[in-house]
Amino acid sequence: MDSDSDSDGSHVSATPPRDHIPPPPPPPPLKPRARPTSSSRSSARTPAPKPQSHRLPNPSNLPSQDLTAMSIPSPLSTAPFHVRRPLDPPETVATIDSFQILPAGHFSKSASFSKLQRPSLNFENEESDLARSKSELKSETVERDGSAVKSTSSVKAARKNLNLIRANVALPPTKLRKSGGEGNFVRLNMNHNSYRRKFLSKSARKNSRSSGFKRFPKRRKGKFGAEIEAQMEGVFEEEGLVTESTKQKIMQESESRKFDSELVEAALSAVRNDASDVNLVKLLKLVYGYDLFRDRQLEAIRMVLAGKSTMLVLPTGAGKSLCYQIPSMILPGMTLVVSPLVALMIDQLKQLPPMINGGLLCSSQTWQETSETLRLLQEGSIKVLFVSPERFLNEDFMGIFSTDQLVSLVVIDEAHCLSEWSHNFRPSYTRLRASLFHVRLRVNCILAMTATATSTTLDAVMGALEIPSSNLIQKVPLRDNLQLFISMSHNRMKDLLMLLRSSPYSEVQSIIVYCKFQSETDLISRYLRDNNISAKSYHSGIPTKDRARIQELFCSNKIRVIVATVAFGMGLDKRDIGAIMHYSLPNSLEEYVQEIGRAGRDGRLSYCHLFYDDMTYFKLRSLAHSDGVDEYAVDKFLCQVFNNGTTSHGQVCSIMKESASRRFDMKEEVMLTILTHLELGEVQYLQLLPQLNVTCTLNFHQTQPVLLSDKDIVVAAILKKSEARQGQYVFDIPTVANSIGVTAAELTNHLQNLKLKGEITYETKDSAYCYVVVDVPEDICSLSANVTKWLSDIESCKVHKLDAMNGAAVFALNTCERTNGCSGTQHTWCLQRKIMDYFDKDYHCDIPSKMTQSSSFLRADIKVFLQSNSQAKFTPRAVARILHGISSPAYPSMIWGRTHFWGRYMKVDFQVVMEAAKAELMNFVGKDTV
Ligand SMILES: Nc1ncnc2c1ncn2[C@@H]1O[C@H](COP(=O)(O)OP(=O)(O)OP(=O)(O)O)[C@@H](O)[C@H]1O
Repeated sequence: MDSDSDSDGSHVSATPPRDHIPPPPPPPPLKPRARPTSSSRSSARTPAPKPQSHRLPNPSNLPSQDLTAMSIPSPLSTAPFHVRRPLDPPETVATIDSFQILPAGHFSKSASFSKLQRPSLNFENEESDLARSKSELKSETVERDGSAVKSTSSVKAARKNLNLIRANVALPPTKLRKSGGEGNFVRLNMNHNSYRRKFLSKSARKNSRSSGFKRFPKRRKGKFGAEIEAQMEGVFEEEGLVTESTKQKIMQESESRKFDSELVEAALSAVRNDASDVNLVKLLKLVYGYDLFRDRQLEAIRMVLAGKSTMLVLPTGAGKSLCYQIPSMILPGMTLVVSPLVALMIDQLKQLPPMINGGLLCSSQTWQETSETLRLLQEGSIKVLFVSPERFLNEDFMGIFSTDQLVSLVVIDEAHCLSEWSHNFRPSYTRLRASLFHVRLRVNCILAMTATATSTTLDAVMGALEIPSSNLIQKVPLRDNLQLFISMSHNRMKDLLMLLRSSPYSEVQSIIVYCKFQSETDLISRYLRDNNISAKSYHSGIPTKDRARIQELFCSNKIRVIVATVAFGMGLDKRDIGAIMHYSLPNSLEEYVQEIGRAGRDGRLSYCHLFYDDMTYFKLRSLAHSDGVDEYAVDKFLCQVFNNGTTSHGQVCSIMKESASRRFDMKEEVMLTILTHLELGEVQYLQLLPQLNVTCTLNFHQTQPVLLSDKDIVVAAILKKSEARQGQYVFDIPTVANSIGVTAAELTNHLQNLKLKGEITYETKDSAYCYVVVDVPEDICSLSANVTKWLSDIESCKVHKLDAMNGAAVFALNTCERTNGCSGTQHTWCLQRKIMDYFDKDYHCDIPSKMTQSSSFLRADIKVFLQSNSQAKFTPRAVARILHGISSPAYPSMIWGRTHFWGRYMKVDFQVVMEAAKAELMNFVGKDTV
């Protein structure tokens, strides 16, 4: 069977429109998505419904421009994305005890595993770059917030599916044994103790009228549902909820599960003998209930099974996960999935089919939970393990793989994060190089997946992972069931309300409105509620529990509109979101494509409307410069990193994040980017260690400190290197560790042991980047120049991405002749063209930037500003930031926002303002200072 075997007719044009939408003529580009004639395909499927038409938005109701009937010849139609409505997948799940691919003892017990059992595991800050700035404007920031979302969703999921993570707790072990499952879920401490209570003890449950099980969602029967039913049985019995018929049902399902697991086992061995398309489709049907593979899935699976590293670029919701899940069942070893966000990991774990035992290692777990996951790993009962890229910094973790070849496949999810030229560069991803996997994990096959990567990004990713260009599987980044609209707006709030009240949006059940600022989301959702639209805001400033609740309400259709920052949507698999509204311009076409990709995952026609206004563009353009740094600051930072060149090879050093950030006027994530570059750039100057709280305050409780120091060299070193303050000993962990030649992690392990013995108590603070010096640069100045140049290229790239997004929007608004299907505010055709050009050719925006290149009063204003703030020290960038209204660690808006120069030159190009500031500073303080 060919890889395009899903041309089965259940494509967009064949799917019903959203309820009550009156019919427009079916858009032409959707026509090619006809049902296949192949008998093998058609026999497996019920006939798809005929294309239906849709009523178009009422022109009179629209904010700015008319929406008239249109046909939409899609540029994507040459490579259509076929979305079919899946059959109901097996719903309830449980472990399949007969499915044991990794032999017991597959993990050598003598390996460094024992080390990992210690309470000393220092994974604390490992994903701390996932919890960076709180600023809503940075997509990285908000994504990191996403991690908070999962806790509740995971709980909810765990109630349905044993394969899932559960927040804080697992089901009581007795229940697991009873059900025969080995507990292939992973415990995840997301600090929701409220959930823990529900699973405490039998008596506690009995006494608890509010047991979580009572609120167990309606249990839908699935092929593998018996086990969870069986698990629940005990609980329901206790609560008198199990009837005879339920028990019978459970027994029947248990039998059917056994039968199904035997079938799956048989299908797997058939595929292992002969990975033919027919055998793979049989497996697909059995495990997922789907009749056919979607476009490019089979191709990707075949590549992976053949051991070829592959780059897979498919649009959001196209079914990338299946491309590693199926191989993970077939291949002998474990599949390691690297993901940038805990939210995503949890989501992926939740979506694993029941016969794949999944696990997760993340920083929010307690060490007991981490140890439990590692124990399952050791037993060989985890088949797919989700980890963050920071995990590879941890030698204990890496040690697991030092003996056997445990991993068959490495999957890099959101692989674009590897490239600094992507819209979402993660320094920690740069560690993910082919050599790491080949040498340390001894795995040759890497599957890199993304939905949004330009050709430049792809080159960078494939280069780092050594994926040959012939192994690229790619589809256009957009699904063709999305209609794209854009309108100029001078009163976005009113226009939004008007649009939501007009067709087709008035008939859409679930809508996301994306904003840039937290305050906007609160304001707009309140406004919508005041106007009788069920809406809630969602952003990283909302407490985790509340966010999870809001997401739940949205998913269960109890809230119609979510007004959110980019924090919402990561890992969200709500298939029937019918519309996405952009209240603000996205930062890039990648971000736009990602966000509109959350609509119409069920394949039905969905609507995406972008409100354009000039001010937002100017604001975002300013903010694109907020990560930039001067050579001056980089130089000072590098001097600190290498202690003015006095550090020596092997020395463990640390940089306290908060204080350094203020001192160098550099965001924490920028410091991390530089440090990662120093580790993974052309010359390796250092090796990053897991982040750590470095300042320790210690109290002795039993033995006299001096007596204890006689038999404990760590205590002796602490006494020597610490400052005594009111009976407490305050010291710097790396300094003490260096003095006795142990690692900081070893030192904290030792402290933990002393604490367990009751000898001491201690507290740590001051989160810091830690590293070992590998090589000291001979010329820090030229290194600073190189690093600055690299950072400034990244800064320009961000500006370029915003300009490309803006250019596409402005083209649609002002230049599009509204031919080829575009009409009124509907610009599907022209926006698709722009997006495709952008991803294909890394197209440069041909619309001149709106930024002003000069201003007659600029120099004079800078002069006044400097004179009136003569007590402060500025760099040209600091002045330019203030004039652009950009907050920075050393010049926060709380203080500097009060000056009337704040943001005054936002419309003048940042570089122009910086040059002017440089010239004025030279006049003002003399050449030496700048
Ligand atoms: N062959 C198939 N037939 C029908 N449905 C499928 C098929 N493959 C995957 N799906 C379903 O499509 C949905 C989206 O899949 P998945 O989450 O893997 O998409 P994705 O490409 O990873 O999207 P994103 O980039 O947004 O994470 C899931 O519900 C999945 O079960």
